[in-house]
Amino acid sequence: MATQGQVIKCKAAIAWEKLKPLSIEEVEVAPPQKGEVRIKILATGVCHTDAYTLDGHDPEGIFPVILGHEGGGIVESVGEGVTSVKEGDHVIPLYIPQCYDCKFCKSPKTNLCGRIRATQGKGVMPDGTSRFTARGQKIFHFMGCSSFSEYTVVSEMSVAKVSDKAPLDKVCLLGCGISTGYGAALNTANVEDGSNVAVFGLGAVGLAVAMGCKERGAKKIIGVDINEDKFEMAKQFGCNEFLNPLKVEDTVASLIEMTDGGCDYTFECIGNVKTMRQALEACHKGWGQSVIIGVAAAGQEISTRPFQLVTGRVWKGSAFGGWKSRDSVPKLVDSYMDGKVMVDEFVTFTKPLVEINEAFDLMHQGKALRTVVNM
Ligand SMILES: NC(=O)C1=CN([C@@H]2O[C@H](COP(=O)(O)OP(=O)(O)OC[C@H]3O[C@@H](n4cnc5c(N)ncnc54)[C@H](OP(=O)(O)O)[C@@H]3O)[C@@H](O)[C@H]2O)C=CC1
Ligand SMILES: N[C@@H](CCC(=O)N[C@@H](CSC=O)C(=O)NCC(=O)O)C(=O)O
Ligand SMILES: [Zn+2]
Ligand SMILES: [Zn+2]
Repeated sequence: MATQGQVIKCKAAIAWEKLKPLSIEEVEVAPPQKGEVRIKILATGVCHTDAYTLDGHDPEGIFPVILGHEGGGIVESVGEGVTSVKEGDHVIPLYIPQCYDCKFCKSPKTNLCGRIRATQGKGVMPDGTSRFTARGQKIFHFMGCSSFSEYTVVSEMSVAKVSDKAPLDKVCLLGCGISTGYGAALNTANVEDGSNVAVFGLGAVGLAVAMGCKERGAKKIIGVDINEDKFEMAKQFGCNEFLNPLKVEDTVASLIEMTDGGCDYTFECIGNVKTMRQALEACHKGWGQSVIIGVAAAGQEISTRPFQLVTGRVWKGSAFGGWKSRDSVPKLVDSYMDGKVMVDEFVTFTKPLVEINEAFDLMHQGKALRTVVNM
C-alpha cells in the first residue's frame, strides 16, 4: 500500500484542553512500530467516558489528546512482528487489551490485562512515545484507542479482528458501551432466570445491561432514571417497570417495595457515588448483588454502612463487561450478525466528523443513546 511506512496526514478531533470543544484539524500519524497496528477508522461511537475525560474528571486525563475508544476500522498497515492481523482486516480497537501472557490474562477471574496498562494510562504507546503530532506538538493517545482520528495506531494486543461482513458503523459500539452493559449482566452478575433487577441510568450501558438481563429471563427489570424520555426507548431492551427518583421520596425504599424485599441484582450505570450507594442498598438482604459500572469523577468515594455487607449484600465492579477482549469481541460481533445481540437500536444519531461536538451536546442533553460519528 502507498501509505505503508509513511507518515499519514489526516483529520482528527483534538482535545487541546479540558472543557473546550474538540478541534478538527490535521494530524500526522506515524507508521506503526514493532508490535503495533495502524488502523483507518471508519466510524466511532461517543461514550460518556469520552465526555468525562474531556470535562476534566479523569485523574488520568492528559491533554492534548485524541479521545475516542468505540471505533471500527480497517488495518492500513502493521509493524514488525505483528501476526494476528494484516492489511485489510476489519478490526475493533480494544481499551482493555488481551496479551494472553500476563497473570491477569492467564486467570479466568478477570479480563483486566495488565501488560500495557501503565503506558496506556499515560497516553503513550508501550515504548513510551506517541504516534500523533499536530501543529508540531506531541498529541497523547487515549485508552489505547484514540478513535476520533481518521487513522490511529494501537498495540497488536489491543486489536480484535472481526467479520468483514459486519457493518463497522454499527459494530464499533461493541468496542465499549454495549459489550460493557451486556457483559456486566451475563459475566459479572451472571443474572439468572426469574431475577428482579434494577438498572440505574438508562444510557447505552444501562440498556445493554437490560438486554442481558432479559436474555437471562429476569422477571422484573426496573429502569431507574431521572430522564423519563428514556423510559419508552428502554422497553425494547427489556425494561418492564420504571422509577424516576425525582418523583419518589426514597428511591431505595421504593425499589425494595417494588421487589418484595429488594433486588437480586442492581447495576449502577451513571457514575454517581450517591446512586452507587442506593443501588447497593436496594439489594435484597442475604444475597443481592450490586454491580458498579459507572465511572465516578476524580476524588469521589463510595460509602455505605458495613452492615449492608455484613447482612449479605455484595458490591462488585465491572470493566468492559468482564469480557476477555480479543477472544470475545469477534464473538459478540457474530452474535449481532446472528440477531442475538441488538446494536442498531442503540444508534440514535449519526454525524460526520466535523460535527463531533454535537455528539457530545446530544449526550449532555440526554437525547442520545449513542451517536455514531462517520469518519
Ligand atoms: N465500567 C466500564 O467498563 C464502563 C463504564 N462506563 C461508564 O458508564 C456510565 C454510563 O455510560 P453511558 O451509558 O455512555 O452514559 P449516558 O450518559 O448515555 O447514560 C447515563 C444515564 O444516566 C442518567 N442519569 C444521570 N444522572 C442520574 C441520576 N442521578 N439518577 C438516575 N439516572 C441518572 C442519564 O440521564 P440524562 O439522559 O438526563 O443524561 C442517562 O440516561 C458512565 O459513567 C460511563 O463513564 C461506560 C462504558 C464502560
Ligand atoms: N482512568 C480512570 C478510570 C476510567 C475507567 O474506569 N475506565 C473503565 C472503562 S470506561 C469506558 O468507557 C475501565 O474499564 N477501566 C479499567 C482500567 O484498567 O482502566 C481513573 O483513573 O479513575
Ligand atoms: Zn466507553
Ligand atoms: Zn495480559
